[in-house]
Amino acid sequence: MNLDDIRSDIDTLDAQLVQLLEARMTLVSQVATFKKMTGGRVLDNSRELVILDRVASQVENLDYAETVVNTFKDILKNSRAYQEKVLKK
Ligand SMILES: O=C(O)C(=O)C[C@]1(C(=O)O)C=C[C@@H](O)C=C1
Repeated sequence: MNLDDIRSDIDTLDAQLVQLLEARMTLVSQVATFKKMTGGRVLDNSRELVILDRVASQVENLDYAETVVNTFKDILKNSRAYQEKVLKK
């Protein structure tokens, strides 16, 4: 495989990730609506610990574990930022 081939595979995976992240955000949006109606707080530390522990246990290649978990920390951070905006509206 040359560099262009590898990048083409990355582009294909990125397109799948975009779809999955969009689907996740649709669910996060539902959570935000629920919290707005019930007065719940956006941050749920215990839920985030469960997610991050599960993600860490699901990574098969331990060399990638830290990177993947950090990526999910970013996903959660951005999920919270999105929800805070929704709750302020
Ligand atoms: O499950 C929730 O309560 C959410 O708000 C969703 C979510 C997530 O993106 O998974 C985001 C923020 C919380 O701290 C925990 C989890």
